[in-house]
Amino acid sequence: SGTTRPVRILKYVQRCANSGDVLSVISAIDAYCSKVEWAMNVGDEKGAILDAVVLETRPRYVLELGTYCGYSTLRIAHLLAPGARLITLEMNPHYAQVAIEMFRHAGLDAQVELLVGSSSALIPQLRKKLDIEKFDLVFIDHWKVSYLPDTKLLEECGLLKAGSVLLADNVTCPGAPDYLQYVRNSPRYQSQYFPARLEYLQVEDGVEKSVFLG
Ligand SMILES: O=C(NC/C=C/[C@H]1O[C@@H](n2cnc3cncnc32)[C@H](O)[C@@H]1O)c1cc([N+](=O)[O-])cc(O)c1O
Ligand SMILES: [Mg+2]
Repeated sequence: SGTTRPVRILKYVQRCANSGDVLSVISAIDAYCSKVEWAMNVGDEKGAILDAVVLETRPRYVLELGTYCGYSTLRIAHLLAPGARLITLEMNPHYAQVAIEMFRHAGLDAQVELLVGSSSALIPQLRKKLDIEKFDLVFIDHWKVSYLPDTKLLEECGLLKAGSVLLADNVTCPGAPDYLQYVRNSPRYQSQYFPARLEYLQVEDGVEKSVFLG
């Protein structure tokens, strides 16, 4: 049909999830993507690991690289304390529009700041644009070849402080080998791997939590 996959997911959510109920939006996306058509959301198994890291970190400033339909953005936003700020970067304007509609349905559009553009162009502007000094948590889930260059860019732009947590999706499948090698061998990171299945499939994946040591 003429629609895109994100639009089909959004229409299902708007039809089946209770508006203003973020948990019903999250489970509606998981229901659609496990029963009707696969999509690259972090999913409920790796999503539970993301939830645990958000709760443990209690971040005030969060950055997400790669919004897509906004599934992980919602999981994070749902667990943030009042006054915390969640910035998500999405280079595809169509996906960004879908995500904004998704946030609206969940009633969290006021809690999320979505910037349309590429991370490589936006990251150097964040301090000036958003008046944010450092990020406490960064969720990395965009093109896998961009994980390492964007991590180095975050360091160079002074957006990480001692204790900042990077959480990277898909370090096993599709994989981000150069990123893994870097965070696991650099003395500036304390890294830990959490095995899990790839979203909606019986394939092995995992997320990597890396604490920046300053
Ligand atoms: O490829 C995957 N994710 C790429 C995600 C890409 C999303 O991030 C945006 N983006 C990319 N560079 C960007 C730079 N700046 C801003 N947005 C950007 C893209 O416009 C898209 O919305 C993937 C693939 C599988 N898989 O099984 O194949 C499983 C997963 O969980 C995945 O995350
Ligand atoms: Mg992913």
